[in-house]
Parts: sequence; C-alpha cells; structure tokens
Amino acid sequence: MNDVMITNIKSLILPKKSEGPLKGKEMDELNIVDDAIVVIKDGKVVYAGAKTDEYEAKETIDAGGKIVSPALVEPHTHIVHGGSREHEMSLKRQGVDYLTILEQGGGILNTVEQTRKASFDELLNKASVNMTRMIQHGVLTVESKSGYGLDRENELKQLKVSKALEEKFPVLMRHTFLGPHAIPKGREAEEFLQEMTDMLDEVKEYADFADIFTETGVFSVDQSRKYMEAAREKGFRVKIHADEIDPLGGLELAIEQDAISADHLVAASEEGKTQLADSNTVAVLLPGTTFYLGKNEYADARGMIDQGGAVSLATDYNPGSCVTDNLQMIMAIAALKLKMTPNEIWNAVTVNAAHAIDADRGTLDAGDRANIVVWDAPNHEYIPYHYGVNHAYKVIADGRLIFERPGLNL
Ligand SMILES: N=CN[C@@H](CCC(=O)O)C(=O)O
Ligand SMILES: [Zn+2]
Repeated sequence: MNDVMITNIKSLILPKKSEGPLKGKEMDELNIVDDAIVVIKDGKVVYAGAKTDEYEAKETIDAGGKIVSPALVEPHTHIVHGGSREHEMSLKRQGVDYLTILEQGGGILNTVEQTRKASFDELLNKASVNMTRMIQHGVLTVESKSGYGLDRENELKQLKVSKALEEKFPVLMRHTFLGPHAIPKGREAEEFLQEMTDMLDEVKEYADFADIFTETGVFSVDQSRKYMEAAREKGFRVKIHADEIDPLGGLELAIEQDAISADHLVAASEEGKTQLADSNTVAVLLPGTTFYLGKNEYADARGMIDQGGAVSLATDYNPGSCVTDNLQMIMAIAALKLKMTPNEIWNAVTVNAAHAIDADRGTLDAGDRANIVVWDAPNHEYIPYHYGVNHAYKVIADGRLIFERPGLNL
C-alpha cells in the first residue's frame, strides 16, 4: 500500500529530468498536467501525472484544486552569518556604493566581525530562522557558503554550522567554501589567498564546492585562476562570484575552469555569454542583488538563454547585498527585469538550480524524493506575477506535510 496520495491538483508542474541543465530553448519547455495526482511511498514519488484510479494510499493530502510543483531549489545563499547591516541603507541613500563600503572596512568585513564574535549556537539559531522562512516559501534544497570567517577557525565554524543546519531541517544542502570572499583588514591579497588555498585539504570534509569573489578590489582573474586550479587539483568542483560589478572576465574564467556555476554575471562580456552555450557551467543569476544594490542594469538572461546557455536563479540571501529569503520574489524580478518567461523561470528554480549545485532535485519522476509544494495560485504564471507575498500553501518533505499556511483566527 502507498503512504500518501495528493489529490485534487488543478495543474501539476513537471520540469524535465535531464543529465545536464536545460539550455537555450529547452528552458522554455515545461510539462504541465491538468487534473493530476501524486502518489508517494517511503518518501519517494511512485506516480505523478494525470488522475487515475489505479492507486490507493493510506493517507490523502487534498491540494484543494490548487497547483503543485517540485519544491524549489535555492543554489546560492550566504545563510550562515552573524549580525545585520541595516545601517548601510543610509550610506547607500547618500550614494556610497557597495565596493566603497567594503573598501572602507564595512560591508562583508562588517559581517566578518559579527560572525567571528558569534558562537556556533548563535549562528545556528540565527540561520535556523532564515532556513525556516525558506522552507515556508517552498524551498527544500539549499546551497550555503562560508566566507564570513576569513580565517581557519571561523571559516570552519561557519561550515560546521551549515552542516548542522542540514541535520536540523528536512532539507538537502550543498556546502561551499568561500574563504576568498574578501581581504581581511591589514592583509595582502596574495598571502591571504595562499592561506585560504592551504585550507582546502581540511575543508574537504565539510564543503562540496570551492568559491571565490573575483571583483575589483577583491581577487583578480589571475589570482582566482590560481585558486580554482588548486581547488580542482584537490577534487573540488569550483564556483565563482563573477562579473557582479565590473566586467573582469569572470565568466570566461569559470568556463575555462569547468566551474559548475558562475554566479551574478551582471557585467559579463558578450564573449563569455556566447561561450556559455558550449560549456558545462550554469549561469546562476541573482537579480534580487541588482535590485537591492539599486542598479539599473540587470544580468542579460535573454542573451544567455537565446544563445543556448543554461540559466538558474537564486536569492543570494546575505545581510548586505540581498536581504530576502523569498525565492518567489526573485521569480518576479526575473520576469520583470530579466525578461524570462514563466517556463524558463520555473526551470531556473528547479532543475537548473539543482544542476548548479549537483543535487538530484527539482523533478517529480518516479523514484524522486517526494519534495513537493502546493501553491495557492490559479496557474504557474501567477507566482512571478503576484509579487512579494508567499504563495506556498502546503510544503511536503519526503512525503510528509511539514508546513501548512496558517489562516486568521477571527
Ligand atoms: N558579492 C559578494 N558576496 C555576496 C555579498 C556578501 C555581503 O555583502 O555580505 C554576494 O554574492 O552578493
Ligand atoms: Zn554570493
């Protein structure tokens, strides 16, 4: 006997499982089945498709005539950190830009100070609040970066908190070492980068990927290449914060280094965008960051997709450049500012996001984990359209209902 049957599904969104990420025109293909059911046994999907009488189950979850999809995948966050940086809002209002705040010892370095001061438990409790919110917004797979320690003790502390989060919540996580995230006060780039590179062996136990912030005033393309090569030699797949503000050629470097993802890419070159199509690299775009930094130019998602590249979307949740843990909000910004179609957006936050972090998630084929969201929306286009609110109505992790949107007690 099966365990659970989700019935009364108006439309079931079924992104296509594929060996690599969906690229180019494939990104606009999405299977949507009307009047559907999902059957679950031992936390896995037995059947997801058109309604049939063929199956029985011990328990029923009524989707209430709403739409259902795989749980969302969040491929880029800085969820573990101490403190907050609301004071930077007034600096921004006065026209002080992101890199200037960093150069003056604020920004990332401010969060480093607060993260170093925080105990393991403080960090875990704080990140748990964000994780709870992400789950409530329909996310059950989360990538999490270090990068607010910038020394051995605190980078390891952050990665251990990240691992503990995965133990605590019914989520699949990927953990990324981002030791070269900024240059600590009083240090010199080369020797600090060497210290972070020397940590890679030890970090292997906790991290799936090695990442670096390649940007003006942080690490150059040559320094980043050296770090990525060292990480790859030690068996890491690499990631990169590339071309976020200045066009340094970070996307080309990512492709050259067979990075699993290149993230940001607001200022990526035409050459890089062209190369993306023939690469194994997923472009993880973070339009919430462009919005939050008050920029007018967004990443050229259309150029990347139309030339045959693979694109994914993430919040980039962090305390400085994008302070939201609502991936649905990013879906709206992608529709409005990146000119992505609803199908492209759904693929970008499910299958392609999963490929960007090497996670077998984002689909509901037989045998997949039954990580599912019932959305309070009439169709899949509605979620990017009605922005800024949470449309997740029920969240099901491994076949278990773990969140149901509360109503009002009137
Ligand atoms: N740009 C570099 N790192 C983060 C921001 C971190 C911060 O400002 O605290 C990002 O992806 O946007
Ligand atoms: Zn980031």
